[in-house]
Amino acid sequence: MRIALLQVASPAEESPDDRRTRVGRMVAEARGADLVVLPELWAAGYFAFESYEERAESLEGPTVAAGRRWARDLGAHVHVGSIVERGPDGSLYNTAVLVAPDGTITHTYRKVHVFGYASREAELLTPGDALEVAPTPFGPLGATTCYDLRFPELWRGLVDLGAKTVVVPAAWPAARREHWQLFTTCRAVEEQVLVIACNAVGIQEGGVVLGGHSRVVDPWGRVLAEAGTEEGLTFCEVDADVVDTVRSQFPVLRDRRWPAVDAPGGVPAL
Ligand SMILES: NC(=O)CCC(=O)C(=O)O
Repeated sequence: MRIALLQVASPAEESPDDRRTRVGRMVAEARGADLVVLPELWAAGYFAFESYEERAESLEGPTVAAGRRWARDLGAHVHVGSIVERGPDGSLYNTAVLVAPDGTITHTYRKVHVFGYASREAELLTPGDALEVAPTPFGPLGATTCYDLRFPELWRGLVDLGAKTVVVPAAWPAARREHWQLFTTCRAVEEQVLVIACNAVGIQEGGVVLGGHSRVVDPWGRVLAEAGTEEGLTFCEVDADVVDTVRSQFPVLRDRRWPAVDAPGGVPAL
């Protein structure tokens, strides 16, 4: 399967409408990919905290609508990255969305670990409280968003639900690039999943520099593709069977012993 990671810059002076139009032109260059992945809150701008309220949208809003159009045009899955979602009760969430080639939404995930270090995300957004795994041509697929990379128990929760591929939209600053590279590799090896991690680039509000280096890491820890710090597409060819192959040749997940296998809430059978 062919994956396209699209690193997006979200400069403060560009409106979300102009950004969607510009990004749409880059998405069109991904023709031939089976899955196109975008970063976290690229349309609103992750660090545009003052604008979250105004730029919040529902799953019927302009960013997901654009993703649905792009998916149909390309005949590919499009992971729209995440949006500032306004929920039915008015609460705001950081919600990741996957769209199938026919334009239907097949997976959503509300970021559980909202970020509060040099960030107003934790003050402005409500944390999600649910994990879901959806069947896809890339295997059972889940998502975690950016800061969630630091919380392995969330990832183990996805594995327990059957995930074999995990998409990670991110707005991870360049200041902690080493952590980004370490955690994306570590989660892939530890959870024996294919990690498809798409980061933002450029300079956002407050002069924060986003780190890029979007990457695809297989469950053996091989980095199949890694972008630089420029805006644009990075392509990667992935063997669809790689997760099953690694899990059967090196069956670490089968050897789990904690919580105790026969205890309530103990290790589920995989
Ligand atoms: N957007 C984020 O969640 C940023 C997370 C981050 O910078 C970090 O964990 O470090």
